[in-house]
Amino acid sequence: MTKEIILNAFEMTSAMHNSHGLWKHPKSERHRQYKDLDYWIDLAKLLEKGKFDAVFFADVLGIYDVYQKSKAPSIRDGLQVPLNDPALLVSAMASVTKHLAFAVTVSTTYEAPFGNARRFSTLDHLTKGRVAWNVVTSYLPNAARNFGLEDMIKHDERYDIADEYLDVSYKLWEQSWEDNAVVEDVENETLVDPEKVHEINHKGHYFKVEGPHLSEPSLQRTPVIYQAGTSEKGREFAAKHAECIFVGGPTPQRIRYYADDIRERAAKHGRNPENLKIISFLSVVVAETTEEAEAKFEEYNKVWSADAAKAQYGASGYDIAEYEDADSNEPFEYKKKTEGGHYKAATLTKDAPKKLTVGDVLNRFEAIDRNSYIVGNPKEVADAIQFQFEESGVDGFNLNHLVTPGDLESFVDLVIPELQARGIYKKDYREGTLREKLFPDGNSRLPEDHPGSKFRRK
Ligand SMILES: Cc1cc2nc3c(=O)[nH]c(=O)nc-3n(C[C@H](O)[C@H](O)[C@H](O)COP(=O)(O)O)c2cc1C
Repeated sequence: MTKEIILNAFEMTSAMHNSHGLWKHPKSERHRQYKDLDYWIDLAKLLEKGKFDAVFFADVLGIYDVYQKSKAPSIRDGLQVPLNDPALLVSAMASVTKHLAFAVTVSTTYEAPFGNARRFSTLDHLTKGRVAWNVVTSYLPNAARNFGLEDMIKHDERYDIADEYLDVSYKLWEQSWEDNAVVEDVENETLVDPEKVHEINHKGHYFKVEGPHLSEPSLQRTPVIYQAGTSEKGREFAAKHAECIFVGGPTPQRIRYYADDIRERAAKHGRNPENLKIISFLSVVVAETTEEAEAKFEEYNKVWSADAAKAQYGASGYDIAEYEDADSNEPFEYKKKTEGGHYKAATLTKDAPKKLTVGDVLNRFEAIDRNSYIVGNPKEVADAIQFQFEESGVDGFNLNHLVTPGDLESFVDLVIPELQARGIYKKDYREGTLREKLFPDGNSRLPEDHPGSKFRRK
């Protein structure tokens, strides 16, 4: 059977996400409507019409304030602020869809595992097994200060915490309740058999949790685990725990390098590399004709905000403002180590196809990066997507938006039918939970080779 593209809509419950300055575009609605339930309900219906696998909700717990050592550039342009809690939207969106899944981002650095496990069990029950958890370790210094720390916990230690966090979560989801604990035995006046509900008594380096878990087992028990991390530690974590992994890179070759590396690492953890789905970015501007698509892209470029793009780059821990007075011919190099995310930092150095100068880097922020966009008519866009899919060896994409809902509507109306006609995109959903849809050879629960399954009661 031909491999079919997995497709997620890359979203955030905020005024703006990655489309810097685009709120000024006359067709932008999201910065007004992101706080209305109807906007998200309509989006859920649209995505299910387009047979999207999931809506992927990014999330952060602070404001980007590394650039210019100020929060003002982010706030001024609505860079991921104002921002609401994504988990609270899922029930409403699930109620108008049958198959669309929901990947919700939660940080292992700031939220306690006990409450988080209950949140995901609840969502898994209410959606009938359509949830995933995007596990992040967080990179914003302001988030650390919002949660009572003076400085961020060091990059690598954040992953150590995440590793133990996942063990606690698996104990709550996989071990605490036996499948047949709810007996509803009227004769013996027992709704739940206390012998079948267990404390977990986790006593680790970072967490102490007695249990039992408060929710009874849901269809998937453990939600599908999503993760994105490019650093050594990030890739190691992903290879051990994640089922869907986001890999970015400027060329299909670089993406393939990361994908192969993660699959190799997964094999060393005793996992079947086929049980990992690798997802990369997709950014598209499509219209009926090439000329219309190019004109649309140019219109978008006119309202682009370089300041917001630079502010978002602060996720790396580096302040681009420090380079603004430097000689533009100097090679671009980082002068210190930061505790930010390595993924962003690598885009301008080791992941860049050639060595960049300070001038190249500063220029990059001035406009939408044309190289990372597919712009064209439906056939041209489908050709480029098919090329990326085949060249990079990924299993699917996270579709970025610039102006929503308009860009997503165009994608669903113009591109999806073209991909379906080529046999590289599903015409119908499979039945079952998200895990069953993604891994048709498995079932709703974690596969045997996943580290979470070793916590199951024998
Ligand atoms: C597609 C994608 C989505 C991400 N979503 C989030 C997010 O919602 N919240 C967050 O804090 N980090 C997010 N990240 C960042 C990663 O979780 C991670 O922190 C970052 O890649 C740095 O990790 P590293 O230092 O291991 O490279 C995302 C990254 C990618 C590629």
